[in-house]
Amino acid sequence: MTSGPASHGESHGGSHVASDGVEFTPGPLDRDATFYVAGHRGLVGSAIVRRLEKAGFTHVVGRASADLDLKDRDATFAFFAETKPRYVVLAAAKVGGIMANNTYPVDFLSDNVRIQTNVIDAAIAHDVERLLFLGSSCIYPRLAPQPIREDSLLTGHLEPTNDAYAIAKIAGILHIQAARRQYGKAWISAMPTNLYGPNDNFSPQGSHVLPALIRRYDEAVASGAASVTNWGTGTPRREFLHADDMADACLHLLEHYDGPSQVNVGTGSDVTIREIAETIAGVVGYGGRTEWDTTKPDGTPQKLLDVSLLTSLGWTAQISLEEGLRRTVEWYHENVEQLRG
Ligand SMILES: NC(=O)C1=CN([C@@H]2O[C@H](COP(=O)(O)OP(=O)(O)OC[C@H]3O[C@@H](n4cnc5c(N)ncnc54)[C@H](OP(=O)(O)O)[C@@H]3O)[C@@H](O)[C@H]2O)C=CC1
Ligand SMILES: C[C@H]1O[C@H](OP(=O)(O)OP(=O)(O)OC[C@H]2O[C@@H](n3cnc4c(=O)[nH]c(N)nc43)[C@H](O)[C@@H]2O)[C@@H](O)[C@@H](O)C1=O
Repeated sequence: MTSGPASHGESHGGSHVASDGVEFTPGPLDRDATFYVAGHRGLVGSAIVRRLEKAGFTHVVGRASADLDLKDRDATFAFFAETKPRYVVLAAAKVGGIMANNTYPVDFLSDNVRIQTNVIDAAIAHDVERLLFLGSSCIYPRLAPQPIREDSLLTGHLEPTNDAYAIAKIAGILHIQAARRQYGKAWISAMPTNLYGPNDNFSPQGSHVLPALIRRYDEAVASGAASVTNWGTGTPRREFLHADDMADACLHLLEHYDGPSQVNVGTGSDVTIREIAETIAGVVGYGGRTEWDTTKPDGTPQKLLDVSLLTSLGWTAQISLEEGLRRTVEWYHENVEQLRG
């Protein structure tokens, strides 16, 4: 990771007042404070826990959804009252790929609005100092100019396959901005691009493209299948960021940024789905044919984030797609039995 001096106007050196009037100077977080990672068993949450522990945090707490359902407002408030976290990353959400989003829009809207509303309201009530909310690049209009800048938010129509999830995430961004305005909270939002890595969801119907293709090509190698069939046309372009880079960016933002604008988090480059499929086939050693089921949705044609704000804050991604894929396939091979079980 490169850590150059921050040059973005919102938040560097000395006493700092953000454009919405919130007075807060970002700096190193207290390693001994209680840090709650909501969604700590997931792809992003587990990477954040690894990153925090590596950075020396001694009181990182998490709860599985079976023990604390964040859709339950009373239980969420009771957890905050008992744990009193000083810092929170909100990485708990109902998450899925294009098919899951398109099939279960009620769940993606309702669960996510409830989870984030309960956590943010409880964090207001219990005076959390720093909170980072995670949205998603799908908040931007389907046909936003590429690469997508933060100020493209609410400038056009959403991609219909994930509009319910996107509206929930947009409500989350506004909730953070409102907590800043009404209560002076120095809380921030980050918008990750498509993520991948260990502890991802590898379920064939519910997952995102990258874990789906790792599993599909790997199973095709094992079964000796002559061809595999992927969804859509293969022409959409996506940007992929490893979860460990994402986690590093989250800590970097908490220590270097304060402002009302959400911050895009990505690598700055994208590939076609056809290209990523070829790369994955190569990594797992599949030599058969690839076909495309064009009855399945493509989703948005391109989703490449403009990462100049994040770059100006001194952060760039470090894990190349090749390296990240190699590591993820290795993790998949080590955990595949457990994933199927
Ligand atoms: N994956 C991606 O490509 C992208 C993800 N994001 C965002 O990043 C964040 C993390 O996503 P990711 O790690 O991929 O998702 P995962 O599905 O891997 O993890 C989500 C976590 O949320 C927890 N969770 C879900 N529902 C509840 C609930 N009702 N109560 C308590 N906990 C709950 C789960 O806990 P448990 O395991 O205990 O059930 C799980 O650990 C989300 O906000 C997502 O929108 C943004 C862009 C892309
Ligand atoms: C992170 C992001 O994730 C979702 O949006 P998406 O970017 O479209 O995500 P995806 O990874 O599921 O698909 C990317 C592309 O890949 C193609 N594709 C091919 N074959 C498979 C396949 O087997 N599975 C999947 N899932 N996709 C496939 C697929 O047709 C599409 O063209 C959002 O709902 C939203 O929730 C969100 O924020």
